[in-house]
Amino acid sequence: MKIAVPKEIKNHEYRVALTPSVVRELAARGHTVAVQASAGEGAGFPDAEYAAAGARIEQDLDALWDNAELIVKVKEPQPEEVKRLKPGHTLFTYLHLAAEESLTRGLMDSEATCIAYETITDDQGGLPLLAPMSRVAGRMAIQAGAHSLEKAQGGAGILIPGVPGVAPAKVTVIGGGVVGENAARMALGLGAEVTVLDKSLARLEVLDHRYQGRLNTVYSTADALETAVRESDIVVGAVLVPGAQAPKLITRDMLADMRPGSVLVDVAIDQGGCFETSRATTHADPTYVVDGVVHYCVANMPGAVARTSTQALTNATLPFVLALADKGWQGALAEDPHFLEGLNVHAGRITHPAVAKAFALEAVDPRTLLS
Ligand SMILES: NC(=O)C1=CN([C@@H]2O[C@H](COP(=O)(O)OP(=O)(O)OC[C@H]3O[C@@H](n4cnc5c(N)ncnc54)[C@H](O)[C@@H]3O)[C@@H](O)[C@H]2O)C=CC1
Ligand SMILES: CC(=O)C(=O)O
Ligand SMILES: [Mg+2]
Repeated sequence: MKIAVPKEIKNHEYRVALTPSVVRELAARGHTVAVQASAGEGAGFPDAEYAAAGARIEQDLDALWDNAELIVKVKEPQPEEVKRLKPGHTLFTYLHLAAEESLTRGLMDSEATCIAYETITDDQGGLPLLAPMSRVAGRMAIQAGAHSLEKAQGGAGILIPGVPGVAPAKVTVIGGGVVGENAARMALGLGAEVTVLDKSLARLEVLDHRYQGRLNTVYSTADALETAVRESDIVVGAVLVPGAQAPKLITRDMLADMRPGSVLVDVAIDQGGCFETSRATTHADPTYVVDGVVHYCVANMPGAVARTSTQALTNATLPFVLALADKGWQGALAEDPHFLEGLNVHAGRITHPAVAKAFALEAVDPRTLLS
């Protein structure tokens, strides 16, 4: 299989889709890997390491894309990348299509086969290729929130742990999945008073058991949300309905009840965000203020810690990349129903029901595409 690894071009995105170690595994199985020159530099992987692992370092962007059968990326394709996709290409990357109709239409028009990391499932009901980056983003959410609470950032001037004689900050996490648990864990580590809301009682039970009373777990209702948000210094948005647009759980009206300088960190922004006032920001300009409340809504948080994130992401993607390379997309997806859930677009048709629903389109059953 001819595999291409483009350099990521989203704002301040320094991750790379394959490490030299993964290239070595692919090359050993007889696959050809072309890596765009300097693609790994931001994550600390120089071209020389890729070349030593068996990759061809490609300077010519047209040649990189035109000669590829499988394109492996990190972030959703940017408009200039969408233009390069064509029938016969298989694209394997994060897509988050329900948040972006123009990208969805662009991928349909390309007629390429597009497999999303974030909708692949596992036997435990998890999302194995989203989880590593959710762990990173959840942990970062508290760093981002702590920084945003500083006066110079528009925050209320609150130090998360407080000091003797001064109470710590109150942190509320909405959604107690992978992002939510990692955010809660960081906030607890800093000495915050932490509350996690979720609609899944089973999930709240797991958290309650795991944190042995150090964490408040609250079933998520409109009342509970209003109360928690009113009292919080930092609110982390961490809900997910896989493949779908995030539900808007905090409305603009509710901001009026928050203290000025409080902070919303909307990690769910890559699925459209769970606060009504959220809009995607970049690492170059991560925050803005609405009604006195600081919003941090960076859609590629893990890109800022590219070394850690690249290693964590590729640990998880490796078996899937090997399967695609060895068997082609039809062979790999036919053998693994969890992998098949990753298929979002093929030959101009949407294949994931939640994405189709977001734009009132018809979804084709991906199982019918495998023969
Ligand atoms: N901004 C960024 O850089 C990154 C964003 N993310 C995003 O973070 C979000 C969360 O991801 P994960 O934690 O991995 O998902 P997850 O599936 O592990 O957890 C989501 C949780 O939300 C809960 N939930 C769903 N609807 C809810 C509602 N209405 N009220 C309360 N809880 C609700 C679920 O029960 C579940 O426990 C996703 O949108 C993901 O794409 C992940 C990594 C990086
Ligand atoms: C999951 C995601 O959007 C990211 O890692 O950037
Ligand atoms: Mg995006």
